[in-house]
Amino acid sequence: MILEKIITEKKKEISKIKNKEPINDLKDKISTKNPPEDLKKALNRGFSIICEYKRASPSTGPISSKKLEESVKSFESGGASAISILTEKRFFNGDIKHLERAESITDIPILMKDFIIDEYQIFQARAYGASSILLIASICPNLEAFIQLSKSLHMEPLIECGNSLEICKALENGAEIIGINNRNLNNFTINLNRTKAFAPLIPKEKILVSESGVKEPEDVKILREYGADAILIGTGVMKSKNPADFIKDLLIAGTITPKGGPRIE
Ligand SMILES: O=P(O)(O)OC[C@@H](O)[C@@H](O)c1c[nH]c2ccccc12
Repeated sequence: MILEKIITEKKKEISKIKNKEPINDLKDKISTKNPPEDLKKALNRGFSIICEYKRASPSTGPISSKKLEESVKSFESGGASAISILTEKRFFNGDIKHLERAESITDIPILMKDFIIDEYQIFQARAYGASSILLIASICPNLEAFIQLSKSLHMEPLIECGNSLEICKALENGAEIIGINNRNLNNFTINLNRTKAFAPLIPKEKILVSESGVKEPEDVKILREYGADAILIGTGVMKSKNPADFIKDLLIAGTITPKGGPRIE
């Protein structure tokens, strides 16, 4: 299974990088930085879009060779509320340094998208300029501790949940932002009904981010009707010829569609 492969690689990468850049160096770096942007606040203004800088993926292969700076600027001018940056190297062609480069040119929150299995990576995220991190509940070795650590570094994490037990666990441990991935990470199939199925379990005062598989404004409309507060889109914006206009169209679709489902105000 691909997820297992990614994790095996990740473990090797972390043990190498810990020697190259010890955790105390990261802590020193963090101590010189200002507190990051507030992701929950940024997503708490009606309907929001998180755009992802994603150059490749195991399911699609190469996606785009656009420069980071160009993408960040187009996401911002289209009206994205936050930017997700896929930092995983081997399978997604990402780079941790993209966080630093993005932070230097934008004021909107930056989410580090990676496969976080070690607390070291949470310090790394903050040291390199992230405002938030993705925690995938199914692979996180200690959700409670990782959420606590992230919050203590002033990063409100996005917790990706794939079933009701994971949602309960995330909420129990103080999660404020819950992600439902419409893509099954084991076989890559997209099913927007995943958002529909789990939205009722997420209290109104929490932020529900519907992740993956958005191709057109119609998809946004559907997800909004299911109760999403925000969507996260990667491939669609990376492949678009005019990302800013595309994002604006998605934003209009999400904004004119009243939030539905059991999560209605
Ligand atoms: O490219 P898409 O279908 O718009 O999906 C973006 C994002 O949701 C996806 O990259 C993602 C969601 N959760 C993840 C966890 C790991 C890696 C990647 C992901």
